[in-house]
Amino acid sequence: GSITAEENLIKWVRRCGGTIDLEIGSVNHKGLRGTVAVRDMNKSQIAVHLPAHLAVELGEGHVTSEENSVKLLRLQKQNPAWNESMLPYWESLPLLGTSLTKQTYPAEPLDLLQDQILAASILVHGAYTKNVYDGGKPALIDNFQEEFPGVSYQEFSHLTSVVASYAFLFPDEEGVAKRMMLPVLDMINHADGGDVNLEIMQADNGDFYAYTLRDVAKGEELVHEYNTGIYRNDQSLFHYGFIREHDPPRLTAQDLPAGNLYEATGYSEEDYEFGGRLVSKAELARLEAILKSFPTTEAEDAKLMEGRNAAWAGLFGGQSVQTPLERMFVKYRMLRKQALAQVIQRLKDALIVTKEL
Ligand SMILES: C[S@@+](CC[C@H](N)C(=O)[O-])C[C@H]1O[C@@H](n2cnc3c(N)ncnc32)[C@H](O)[C@@H]1O
Repeated sequence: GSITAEENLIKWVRRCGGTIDLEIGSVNHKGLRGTVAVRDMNKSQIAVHLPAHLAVELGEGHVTSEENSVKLLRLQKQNPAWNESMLPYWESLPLLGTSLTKQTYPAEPLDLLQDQILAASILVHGAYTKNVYDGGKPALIDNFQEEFPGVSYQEFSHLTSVVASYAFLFPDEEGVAKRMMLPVLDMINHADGGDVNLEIMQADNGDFYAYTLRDVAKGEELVHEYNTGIYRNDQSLFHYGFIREHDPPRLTAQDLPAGNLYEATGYSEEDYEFGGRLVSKAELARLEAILKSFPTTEAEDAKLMEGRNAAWAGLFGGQSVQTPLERMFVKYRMLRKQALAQVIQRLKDALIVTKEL
């Protein structure tokens, strides 16, 4: 009979001495792959034990994903036996063309974001990845085609995207942050706040463990917090290729003062509540100006997403909203507008209390 890549991955890790107490499968109606508890679990139980020798060690924390991607290709080329032994892992990773992040988004649908900062940042990043491939960073790789004949730009940017969105960051024995790829553990999706039910740690002997932070019911998705720089939708879309519907809605990082795509901002929605640091008429004017600057309203976006009336697409410059990526981009701007509208209302309420409005 045929065995899926996920089943093969789990079998292989077990053969290599690991323990796996979860299932890899679809976790939502869109078919997102993730991990699920196979039985009721108590707090502090181990869901995955991954032996240290199955980790793929990449560069230090500051090293770019492009450089790590070149490093991985070199490791594979220099150690054919190891490369062969890791096949079940490589086969569990996303297929070419299915990892969409800042390195791999196509340029054409970026207008749908209605976000020039985010769109420009993606284009700039894509250009950097291409530059590395074309030999523009000789210290990193001098002649890509010569060193890796047959590895196309599409394959290189894909590998870079996967390395960027699948690798973990752990301090080594000297406390230096090291990036590594961890089979099975990288099948676990991201969550934050009260939704997190798993933590991943490295033991003193170098092995990796995923353990529950609270009781988990059989069938529940297992999730852990990736890093602090993807709390907001512009950040997670840029780095990891997903957006989330938060309750309550969250502003994008760039809509908060001094917010950016790369780090957590010092401000939050709470700063717009009565007594908060951002309660001012100037902030109200700034947020209202952002909301007014979009070419469409959220209600118009919703109609476009319904897609029942094909004429709607034509009204907005003939852009189609068909593919999952196009729909995610429109959903992104809708969630951004929702959050702005809600925060503006909250800020107005606060200004009424302080009699500034
Ligand atoms: C480390 S992988 C996790 C496993 C991945 N879902 C898979 O099937 O291989 C990271 C990628 O998973 C997806 N992902 C992780 N957390 C997510 C979430 N909360 N919502 C939607 N997609 C998520 C994104 O595509 C992200 O780039």
